[in-house]
Amino acid sequence: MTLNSPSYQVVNLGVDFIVGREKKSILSELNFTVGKGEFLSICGPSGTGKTTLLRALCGLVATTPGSLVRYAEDEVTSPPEGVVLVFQNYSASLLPWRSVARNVALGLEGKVPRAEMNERISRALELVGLAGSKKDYPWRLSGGMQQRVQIARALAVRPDVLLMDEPFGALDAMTKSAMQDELQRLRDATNATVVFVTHDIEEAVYLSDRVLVINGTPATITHEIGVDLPRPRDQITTKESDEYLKLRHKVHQAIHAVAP
Ligand SMILES: Nc1ncnc2c1ncn2[C@@H]1O[C@H](COP(=O)(O)OP(=O)(O)OP(=O)(O)O)[C@@H](O)[C@H]1O
Repeated sequence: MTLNSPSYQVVNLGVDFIVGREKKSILSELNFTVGKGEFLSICGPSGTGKTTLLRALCGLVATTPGSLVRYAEDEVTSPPEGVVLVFQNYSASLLPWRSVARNVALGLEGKVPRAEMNERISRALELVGLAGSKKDYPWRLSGGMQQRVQIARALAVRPDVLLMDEPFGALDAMTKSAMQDELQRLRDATNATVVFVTHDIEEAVYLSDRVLVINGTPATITHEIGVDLPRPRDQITTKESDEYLKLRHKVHQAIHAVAP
């Protein structure tokens, strides 16, 4: 894995929204890079602008003059090829009238030949452990399985970057830890870059190479915490290690520090 060559480069990023007649500054002067193959988490109090930041990485919000979001070599003004977004709200993002396989096909239709599409669907469903559920309908699956379908849909595109907005936020604790391990495995298998928004400090430390904490109004990056825990990580041994506990403490302190 190369963490040095940047996948994303973000310079002086600012986002303002107009609410009623007033301008509300949400993000200001954010500067960071995301390395190729890096797992970067974004944490911060509720409403600080984490989702807005992910949307800016996709070119889905207007940025302030002087902002630059660059992916690979290009300035981002619309969702870049090779970058996919995964949301928390899996049930709303799956089409109930389409089978699991046809939902996974959504990002591929019209873009790749049918034989390749079928091969990619099978492979993506295998990767998330749903090879046997191809013909099922999403509404017949558990929440964890539905979220895996959404992740399979993202993987079928063979993305270079996964932008994930609290993807496991609505899952029960057991399903959540199983999904975290699946994501680790998938990331190792595909070497995709992941930018991961979460409220969950343990999840951020467990999964990441680095955690950025944003806070304040407008939000800036207040802390950057490197997570140098050995991989592959394990729900028990990693989480019992002194280093993990220290990092968890550090991220907790950073999030709960008084906003600037
Ligand atoms: N399209 C919009 N127009 C106006 N205000 C917006 C818009 N989208 C988001 N906001 C505001 O921007 C702020 C940041 O929202 P955002 O959803 O990015 O925060 P967040 O950190 O992801 O929140 P949470 O942790 O609760 O999911 C909030 O005050 C929100 O109300």
